[in-house]
Amino acid sequence: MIINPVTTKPHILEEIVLHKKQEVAQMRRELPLIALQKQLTAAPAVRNFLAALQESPSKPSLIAEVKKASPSRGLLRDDFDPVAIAQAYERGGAACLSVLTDQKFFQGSFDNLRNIRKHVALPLLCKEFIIDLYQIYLARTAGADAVLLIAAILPDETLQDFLRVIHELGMKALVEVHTLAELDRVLKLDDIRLVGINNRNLQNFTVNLEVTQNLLTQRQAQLRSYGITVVSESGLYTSEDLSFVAEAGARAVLIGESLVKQTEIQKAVRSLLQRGNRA
Ligand SMILES: O=P(O)(O)OC[C@@H](O)[C@@H](O)c1c[nH]c2ccccc12
Repeated sequence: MIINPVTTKPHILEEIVLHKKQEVAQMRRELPLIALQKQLTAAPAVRNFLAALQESPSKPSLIAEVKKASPSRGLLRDDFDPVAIAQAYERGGAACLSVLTDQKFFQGSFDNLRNIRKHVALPLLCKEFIIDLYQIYLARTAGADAVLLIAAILPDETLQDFLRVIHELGMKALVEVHTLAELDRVLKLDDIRLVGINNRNLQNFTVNLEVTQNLLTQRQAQLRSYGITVVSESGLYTSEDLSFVAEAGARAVLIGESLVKQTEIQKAVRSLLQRGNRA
């Protein structure tokens, strides 16, 4: 077990993955994979998550996250209405949305994903701790257009396997890294289109935008020649933050906390993006 040197607690990712395994086992008992797969034909059509990021007039383009709570910050907003927040993001000019589906640690749900899919036209990322193929099928049946894969919790072979299934279902994979070693593992996989650099260290929850800058500086040439779109994730608050990571080479940003906490979400999105573009 990896022990966090600051809090002497087990690594939060380990705790989440342990719990996730039980969750998936329970879901498989309630609805076997074969039965879930049968629901695929009734799933909403896939929208192109990557094209939406690339074609967005905002630089960087915005993936706005529907996030109620997190292990590091607790509850972010009392009057949390996922559909209303998603619609405000859309009206404000987000290119795509990210919807947290983890219940225990982030107070999210697959119902949120389904409901948002009914009321919003933007492509949706299923923000989940994917450890089992089952969750990928579940994401698609709930209307996801993209799925997060976290390099830190998946071995290379599994990553490659999951990527293949995600693409077969017509979705995109956002593959998340935090270190250069993880990025190098991911660059060796086939069919990598979209990489997320998480600025948050999940051992001590510190956030540093230079994580994006450092990784991009070191692997810019390779990322460019592979045609990979880079998303800078977490800890972004101001238009200066957006300019900083855009200049470092990120085409998109993934923002949760700083937008969810606003009283007027639509306005906050608009002003963040406008100022980001002027800078
Ligand atoms: O709320 P923030 O600091 O803007 O971060 C959003 C997003 O990057 C963060 O929620 C996140 C990044 N990677 C994750 C993996 C799982 C759950 C959540 C995340």
